[in-house]
Amino acid sequence: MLNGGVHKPCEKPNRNLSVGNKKPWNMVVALSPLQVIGFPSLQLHMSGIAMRASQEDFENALNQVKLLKKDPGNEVKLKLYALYKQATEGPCNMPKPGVFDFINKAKWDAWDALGNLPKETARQNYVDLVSSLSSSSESSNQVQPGTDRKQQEYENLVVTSEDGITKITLNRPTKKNAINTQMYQEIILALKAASNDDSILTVVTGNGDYYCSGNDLTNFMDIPPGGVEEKAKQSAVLLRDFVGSFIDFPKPLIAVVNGPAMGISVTILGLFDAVYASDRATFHTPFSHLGLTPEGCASYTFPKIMGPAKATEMLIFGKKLTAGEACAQGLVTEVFPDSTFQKEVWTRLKAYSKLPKNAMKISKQVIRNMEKEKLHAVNAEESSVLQERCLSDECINAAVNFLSKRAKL
Ligand SMILES: CCCCCC/C=C/C(=O)SCCNC(=O)CCNC(=O)[C@H](O)C(C)(C)COP(=O)(O)OP(=O)(O)OC[C@H]1O[C@@H](n2cnc3c(N)ncnc32)[C@H](O)[C@@H]1OP(=O)(O)O
Repeated sequence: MLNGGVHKPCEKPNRNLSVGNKKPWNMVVALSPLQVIGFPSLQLHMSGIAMRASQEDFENALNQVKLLKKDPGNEVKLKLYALYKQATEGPCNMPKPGVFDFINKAKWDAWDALGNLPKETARQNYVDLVSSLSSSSESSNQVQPGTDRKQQEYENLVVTSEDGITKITLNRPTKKNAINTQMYQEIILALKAASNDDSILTVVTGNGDYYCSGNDLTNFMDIPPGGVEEKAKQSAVLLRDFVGSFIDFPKPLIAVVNGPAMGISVTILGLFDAVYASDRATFHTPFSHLGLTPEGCASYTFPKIMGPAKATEMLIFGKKLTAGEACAQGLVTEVFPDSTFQKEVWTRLKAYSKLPKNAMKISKQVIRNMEKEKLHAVNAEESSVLQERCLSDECINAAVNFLSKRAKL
């Protein structure tokens, strides 16, 4: 296994798996338009809109809103939500949510404020509002790909290929690269594309000061018609597919950890073939604090990589490791000073990308195949346990505390 840092040598190179203090209103800020609006397009079909031509415009607008690249802000998102509800259900006659149910109360207030506005007018206003947003929407990609060959467009990632290396950059820097539902899906797609492209190595890194702050805690706010149980089920399926795509990834996969890493972005590192970290990076898995349990196969890979006692400190007690500590535990391959991190890592990776492609790929597969079945079984078990945990009071309270800005990790 690649290990033994030049700058900060790892003492234990046995990584044997290749493997609230703000306003309550601010809670809504973190939500994507669809998360605030929280409707499936199916609901539209069921609700029976009176005017056919206008329904088409309305449906188009519903699709357009999903493609907005720029967050329109809370005020607009609430307006969209209210107009949508008015257009499909008419005036608000739902019971008013409790005073501490901040998000639902804000949504209820916005809808109720429309009074007796006719459904047709609400529909028209919705279409007009989306059209004005679409025309002012700009690309949210903040990474300049330079001379890299840029691949498919993603909302939350920038994927480039150069020198035989496909680079997948997590690109939500204003949210510390937290992984929202769409981003999980995009990462699965990007890994699929990278496994089929002609690159030799695949790299995952982050844009901005964080590598990744883990699961986007607003993911659980977008509740489907089937309710919270259905949401937990969908999340568990998505999680299993997401982790599965790392287990099955066929080429050498390298993490370039440019800053702090949290939650699922840490656990999944146990499935990478090499992890290079800036000395600014930290590794934090505060699952118990969030009422959650480990995922990303960490319940299996971490004890194997660092021994059960150290794995327990991280996965059960939420101990945050520095890059040097993570290297000493075998989770990180090598640590570099932040000032020279990018230069040194990319020089290294470019050299590795010149090694014989097939030999590296087959070696990775031989190593991984020893563990694959076990890893898939662990992934299924972890996802199923998490499906239950998502519904626990411990987890819901932790998410509400974060969203109401009462807690940070
Ligand atoms: C398919 C489902 C699978 C479920 C798998 C289970 C997954 C488990 C995990 O990944 S557990 C880890 C979850 N992550 C967290 O709990 C981190 C929460 N965030 C924080 O504690 C802090 O934001 C911070 C320490 C990462 C950074 O603090 P600070 O430097 O003070 O910055 P801000 O808090 O102001 O953050 C800026 C901006 O980003 C938003 N944000 C950051 N992290 C997340 C997140 N994980 N989810 C949602 N939003 C996040 C934060 O709210 C700020 O947004 P704002 O500017 O206020 O709109």
